[in-house]
Amino acid sequence: MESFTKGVKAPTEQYDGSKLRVLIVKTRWNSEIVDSLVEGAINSLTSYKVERSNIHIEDVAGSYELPFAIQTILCNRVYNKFDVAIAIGVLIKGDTMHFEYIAEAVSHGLMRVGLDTSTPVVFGVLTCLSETQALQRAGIGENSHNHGNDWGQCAVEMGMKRERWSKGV
Ligand SMILES: Nc1c(NC[C@H](O)[C@H](O)[C@H](O)CO)[nH]c(=O)[nH]c1=O
Ligand SMILES: CC(=O)[C@@H](O)COP(=O)(O)O
Repeated sequence: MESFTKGVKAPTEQYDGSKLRVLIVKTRWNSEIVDSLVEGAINSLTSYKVERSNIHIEDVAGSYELPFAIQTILCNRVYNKFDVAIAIGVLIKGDTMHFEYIAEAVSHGLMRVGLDTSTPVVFGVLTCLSETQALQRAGIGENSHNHGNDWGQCAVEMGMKRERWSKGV
């Protein structure tokens, strides 16, 4: 098989995110790794002209709390009108089945929140079998790539396309 480059190809459009309002909810579990991912997401968002003042960040204890937090904030349309949300957490497998249950619940929960609120929710939760895997995916250390960059880019694209799709293509 031909070799290929793992990862997401950048969108063809040069999006102007200057009008986008972005919600980021991050966890305090594995916070050093999470904060590196958040930094990557913010760098990516601002590279698409998203105003830093339009990026609102909240934190919760762990990944399991992400769906409830994002749903509650997105549904509070009186104060917060967000075009897109990014959930950022890091799950690292331990000695029990806790990892599997949280990963399953959070992935399905975040998908449901996005569909129920008609607001894109970018899945920024690393589900890693080791700390090394998490560090490598947060842009920490050699041969690493910060997936937060990808999530910020995805958030801009989905926020812009949501606007277009909701008006009819
Ligand atoms: N072990 C990890 C957790 N566990 C905590 C849960 O997410 C949750 O906060 C708790 O069960 C209370 O509801 N969370 C992570 O984000 N990462 C982990 O590795
Ligand atoms: C993802 C988790 O909940 C996990 O880190 C907890 O570790 P353990 O399974 O050893 O209790």
